[in-house]
Amino acid sequence: MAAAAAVAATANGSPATAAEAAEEIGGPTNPMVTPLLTDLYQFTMAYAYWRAGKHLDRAVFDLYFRKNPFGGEFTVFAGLEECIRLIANFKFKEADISFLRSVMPTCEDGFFDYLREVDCSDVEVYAIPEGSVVFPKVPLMRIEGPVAAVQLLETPFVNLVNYASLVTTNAARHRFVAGKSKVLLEFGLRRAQGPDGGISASKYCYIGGFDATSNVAAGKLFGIPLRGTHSHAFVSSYMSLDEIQDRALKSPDGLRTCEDFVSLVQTWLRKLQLAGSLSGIFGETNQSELAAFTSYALAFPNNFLALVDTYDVMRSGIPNFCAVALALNSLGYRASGIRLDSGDLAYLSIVAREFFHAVEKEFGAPDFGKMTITASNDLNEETIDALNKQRHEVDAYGIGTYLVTCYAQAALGCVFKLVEINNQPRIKLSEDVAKVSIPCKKRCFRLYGREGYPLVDMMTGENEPPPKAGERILCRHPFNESKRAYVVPQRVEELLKCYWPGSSQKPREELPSLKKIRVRCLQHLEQMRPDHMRRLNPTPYKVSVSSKLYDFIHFLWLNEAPVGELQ
Ligand SMILES: Nc1ncnc2c1ncn2[C@@H]1O[C@H](COP(=O)(O)OP(=O)(O)OP(=O)(O)O)[C@@H](O)[C@H]1O
Ligand SMILES: O=P(O)(O)OC[C@H]1O[C@H](OP(=O)(O)OP(=O)(O)O)[C@H](O)[C@@H]1O
Ligand SMILES: O=C(O)c1cccnc1
Ligand SMILES: [Mg+2]
Repeated sequence: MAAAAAVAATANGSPATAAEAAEEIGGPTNPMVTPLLTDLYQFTMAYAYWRAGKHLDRAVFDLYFRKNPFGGEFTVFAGLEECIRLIANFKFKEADISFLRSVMPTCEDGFFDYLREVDCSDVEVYAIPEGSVVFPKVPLMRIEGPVAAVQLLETPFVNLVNYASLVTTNAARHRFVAGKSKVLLEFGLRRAQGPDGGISASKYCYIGGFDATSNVAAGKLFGIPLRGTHSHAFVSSYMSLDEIQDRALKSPDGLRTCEDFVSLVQTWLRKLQLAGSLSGIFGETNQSELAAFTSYALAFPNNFLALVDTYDVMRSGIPNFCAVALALNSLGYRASGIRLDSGDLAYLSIVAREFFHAVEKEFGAPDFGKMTITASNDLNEETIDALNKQRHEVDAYGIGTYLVTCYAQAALGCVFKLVEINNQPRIKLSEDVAKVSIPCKKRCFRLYGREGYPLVDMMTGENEPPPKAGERILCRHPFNESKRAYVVPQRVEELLKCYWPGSSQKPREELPSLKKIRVRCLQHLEQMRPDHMRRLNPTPYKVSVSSKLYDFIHFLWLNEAPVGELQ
């Protein structure tokens, strides 16, 4: 393998050393992502390759998945940046070498001398841009390089792409069902699969279309907007209004001071109790809840939001919230809204909205009816869909467990398969046709139709003439002879771009910011034909191969498959 001094071309084509590229790209977000974060068999294979003098053979691997998750017909690709961060910094430390020596005691010393020199300066990575909508069988990444080194990347690459793409897709599906106008908050950290699951969920749910996270570390690491309310513990920690010591509140312009905000709140609560339009809805409210709300408003007068379901939403939480909000209003502040965390969220959001409208009318409180209603509590695609079917008044959803654990499907099932070695195409056969790999170093294209929608993805051999806009192209199902179609694309887009040129001198694609990846994801989702995206019985998107590649796959298949014998 080439030494670290080998060049990696930069985005503008000017060569830079691998060390400079590593500096520019930075290291993996999670320090646990090191060259040792792989399966033991990658090292045993590396040793066997090395002993056989085969370790520098030039291999091509494809990373892809076989089936879209969550019963859908689309997936969002994510995790690419973390893969590039790993290979940009891929170097064994002396302590790693010692550890490997201890677990592989029968291996010759020369192997460890070789590992000491291994880096990714001779590895090339081509990938579909992160945040793209992608489909089964099409390589998300093509990794070329010395077989032993690329083999070591299998496990971490699949690890870095699998959950990232799964949870991004899950987030995109939640966005789709909630609709564009709703605010989506990711609240999953406490329920995520460990710290990395939590941080990754926050990052990738943002890419998939969430607006903000409650995860402070993710806010710091990635610049994701942070949002939050308060918990039941805060509400139930108060016993009475007497606990509130500092009762003064200045108006937003600082010119007036209300010396006893608690009394002002009590006055507003009495007004609410006496209001004709609200009579019969509530009587005496819970005073410890009122104390909690008042105290929170004193701490955050510009951003007052209350969790209203600790005792009784309509008989206590909502009237108490309104009393505090009206008191803030009279000083010139605007309350933000409420959170509902139990009960029938459709019904409660509707009656809460009616109450807010009635208050607006009764007291001439401008925009009081537009108060934000946030809902949470074991929400998922199905419950949001059910709420939509019932009618509701929820403006924002806080979603945790089902979102970040990808409760509906545990894994995407990404694989990393050898497709060529030393320019010789390789195939992996299986009884299950869906598991037969598509051989050869390939180019991948997305063909767009007249209406601007993607029509079909097509893979070709590396040296075939690429499909061109306006030309009639035969697209074939890779394994089903009768499934084929002529396509005249309006536009053709090459999918795999060079993100790590190794020693090839090709220009390196820049890694976009998280915000740009999110924009790409939302644009891609938007441009899909709606029948591919619907929740119930979506239409499969077509993934095809060129006629030439089809013929070659089947030639190789027959060549490699032993002929059975019947007696
Ligand atoms: N209108 C609705 N239609 C469909 N599902 C709903 C609706 N309102 C709430 N849900 C969902 O129903 C489930 C209700 O949860 P659960 O049975 O645990 O009751 P709860 O309201 O949490 O009660 P509590 O917190 O008082 O124990 C949650 O998953 C919630 O998202
Ligand atoms: O429901 P999720 O989608 O996971 O969203 C996050 C949940 O976490 C919080 O409470 P927690 O669940 O810790 O306590 P609770 O069940 O008593 O509300 C919050 O009130 C939500 O209910
Ligand atoms: O800020 C919130 O309301 C929140 C945060 C995490 C989990 N549940 C709720
Ligand atoms: Mg809960």
